[in-house]
Amino acid sequence: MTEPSVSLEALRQRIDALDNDILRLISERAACAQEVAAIKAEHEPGGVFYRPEREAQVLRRVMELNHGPLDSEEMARLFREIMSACLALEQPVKVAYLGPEGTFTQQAALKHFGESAISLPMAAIDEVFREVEAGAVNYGVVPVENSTEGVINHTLDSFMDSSLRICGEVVLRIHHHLLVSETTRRDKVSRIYSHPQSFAQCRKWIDAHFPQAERVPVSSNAEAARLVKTEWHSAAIAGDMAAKLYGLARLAEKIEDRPDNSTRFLIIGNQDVPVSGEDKTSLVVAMRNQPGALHDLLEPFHRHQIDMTRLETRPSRSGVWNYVFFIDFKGHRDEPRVAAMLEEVKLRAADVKVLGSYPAGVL
Ligand SMILES: O=C(O)C(=O)C[C@]1(C(=O)O)C=C[C@@H](O)C=C1
Repeated sequence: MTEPSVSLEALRQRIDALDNDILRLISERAACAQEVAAIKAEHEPGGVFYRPEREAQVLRRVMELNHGPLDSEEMARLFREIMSACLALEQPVKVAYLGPEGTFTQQAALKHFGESAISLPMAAIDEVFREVEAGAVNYGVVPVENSTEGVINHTLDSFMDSSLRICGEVVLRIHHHLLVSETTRRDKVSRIYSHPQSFAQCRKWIDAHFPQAERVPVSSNAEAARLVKTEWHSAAIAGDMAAKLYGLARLAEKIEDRPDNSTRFLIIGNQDVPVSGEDKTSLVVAMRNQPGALHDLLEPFHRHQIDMTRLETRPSRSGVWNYVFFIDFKGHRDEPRVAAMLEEVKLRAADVKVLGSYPAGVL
């Protein structure tokens, strides 16, 4: 065997020296964040410490500057945690999410706010809204649409009665696994628990591999995982967080029918977020029930060349207008082009509510 040109010992000494630098620099960065917090507290009474637009800019810059060998997403995740710790030093952030523990929504909350945020599970989407409205937590995280199954109506409906604004979005690739406990008789699985959305996302796989199994819908994937702990003939369809939380093994991995299966979550809060450079805006629009109403609504988007990313129709709950439209588009309400378009839409619509302009998801 030939001797390596640099010895293991020498490389470890270099790593130690680099770690000293990293440690010093992270501490300096944290001290800077503390100074930022002091300025916010002094100049902005009731100061808002969490700044989604700035965080998005920091992460985008890191991804742009990165030249490897770590890939850009990995690098951004590291910086995500550094910022999360810096923000916690300024003011610990409390986040309510659609629980229970172990759901994909908890995973989304972690991905967006990092490990230093305090996250609290809620039993239902409207409870997440209520907790933020009551000021018991600073932000909320709720699912809004899935690439396979479409929109989550509960979330859209909650926005109709709420004054909360959207402060951010996070997109999560959703991987489902068939999970069993150590006591499960793997050859005798006769019942599968999961959330109805997850059953829908894995339908073909279950039909092919467990056509005879009883499919029992439950309120969340995490609840499915919890039930499996005590039943020797049952399995659950859930994700990594639930598997880890309940110590379950994967009988089959990534069983979702579509490999690009992903869910989009929204961050809800009480603040208007400034321009980050790559933003989205969400609206609810009520139109008068007359011929050509939808065309009238869409025309200004087309003329101002605004890129609509989603259009959903929901029955109005007020009874005054028959339908309302939920619209997402690229751009920020403070950009002149977007502001001009919004003014025109307001003239044509019976009612327009801007739910928020916020940074497009980075990670
Ligand atoms: O720039 C700020 O306003 C900060 O508070 C600093 C910082 C960061 O660590 O970079 C921390 C929290 C904010 O959400 C945004 C950025």
